[in-house]
Amino acid sequence: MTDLRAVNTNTPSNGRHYLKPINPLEGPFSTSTQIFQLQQLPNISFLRRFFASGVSPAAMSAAKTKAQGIIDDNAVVIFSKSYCPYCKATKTLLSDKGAKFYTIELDQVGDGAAIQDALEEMTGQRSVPNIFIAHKHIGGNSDLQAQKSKLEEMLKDAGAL
Ligand SMILES: N[C@@H](CCC(=O)N[C@@H](CS)C(=O)NCC(=O)O)C(=O)O
Repeated sequence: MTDLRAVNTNTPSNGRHYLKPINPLEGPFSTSTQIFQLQQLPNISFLRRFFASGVSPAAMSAAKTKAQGIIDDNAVVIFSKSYCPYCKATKTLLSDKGAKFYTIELDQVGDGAAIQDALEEMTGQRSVPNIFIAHKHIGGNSDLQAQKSKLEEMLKDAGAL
């Protein structure tokens, strides 16, 4: 809503004063004042992240612990979404090889959004599938498909075959 309480006035030739709507993001200060004030603010990057993604720092921390636990406990992990065709291709490839793998569908669990954010921080990858073999980050479906020739050996070494 436009805030007309704090007003800037200008005086055009007819002598009337006009209210200039205050942009709540700008405030009634000059640019140099704003820059000065921004420099005085504490580091609020975690707040910005919270409001951008809706995931609180506490939920993010819990999600990281959960994701790392899944990676530690399983030879092959696919962080997936149930409707994702790339995830399906990954599961088909691993099933055809006869591998055991653990899948979590991030669109079907309550903390899925937090886990996706956590994985992005942990691996630099936001997309699904997000694949781990032998507790190491492999990447997405295209990365897995690119390693097809040595996949069997990787799966054996991981204990998934
Ligand atoms: N090149 C990627 C493509 C993966 C991709 O685009 N996945 C989609 C879902 S089908 C995704 O993660 N979209 C963003 C999201 O769901 O947040 C791969 O091979 O894994």
